[in-house]
Amino acid sequence: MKSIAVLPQGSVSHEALLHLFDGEPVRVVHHKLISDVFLSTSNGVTDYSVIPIENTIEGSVSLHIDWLINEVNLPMQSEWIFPSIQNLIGHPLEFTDAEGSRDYSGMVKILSHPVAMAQCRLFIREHAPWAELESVGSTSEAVELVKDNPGKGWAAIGTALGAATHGLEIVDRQITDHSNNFTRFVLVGSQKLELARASSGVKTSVLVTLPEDFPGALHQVLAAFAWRKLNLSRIESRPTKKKLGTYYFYIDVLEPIESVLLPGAIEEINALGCQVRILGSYPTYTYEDEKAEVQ
Ligand SMILES: O=C(O)C(=O)Cc1ccccc1
Repeated sequence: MKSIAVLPQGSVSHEALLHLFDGEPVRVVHHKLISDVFLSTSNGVTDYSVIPIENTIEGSVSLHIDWLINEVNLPMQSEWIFPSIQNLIGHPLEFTDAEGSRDYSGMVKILSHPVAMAQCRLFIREHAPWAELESVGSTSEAVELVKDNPGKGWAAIGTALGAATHGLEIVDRQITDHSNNFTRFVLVGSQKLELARASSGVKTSVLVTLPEDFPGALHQVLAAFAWRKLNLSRIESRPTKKKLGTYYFYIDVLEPIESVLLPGAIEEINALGCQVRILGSYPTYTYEDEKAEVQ
């Protein structure tokens, strides 16, 4: 049975994992910190890790992309999109007044993962602008901390599964500022992954390092894809962390690595004096109905 490392029970990542495997039996290993999720697979304890890498509202989760680039060598084996539905979670009746209406006046602290917190900025500003905001390793860790601290005016932003896991109440449902809030997840690990479900295509992610003092280098890299009509869905620069002002370019190409033209493009980019690292060539699964109203 495949073993999969992921953030704690009831996190968005955990919900996303359950969605990807869709009832297929897997052994799930939870870790509190994303660094331990990465290391579990990197050290051979688990077969794969679930990593959120991009969100509709927050954009790239830079810390996670940097881990993929700099700290581990784990190929991407699959990518899928999953909606993040965030809720305000607390102890029953802690944010209810004598008439039974919601009352946020005693909400002194809101805990969550920074990406989830960022998805609910307008809600917080409107309902509890005075609350202290505390970032923790996952939405489910936030729910657990609230569970362990009753009567202090603490609330968490997290999933319905997180609230159920820790026996807390959903004080306000679906509080994300925008309803079309999706997160892109990748499954990383050294073994190829075969899933029964149909994919919506294959992508290849490459990391290109430009040579220094080469005017127009990025233009030439992009030209190598462009004249072959290779479609790019993403290009993003990340600092190399070796020297100020030097960057990697993380590029997603909408073709499998074994397609006719992609190897030639990579050869051409290498010939320019760039370093190219293939981060993975993997199927991508779209949420059945990305436009569906999230409940
Ligand atoms: O904190 C979690 O539950 C996570 O899985 C990380 C996260 C947070 C918000 C959106 C997507 C992933």
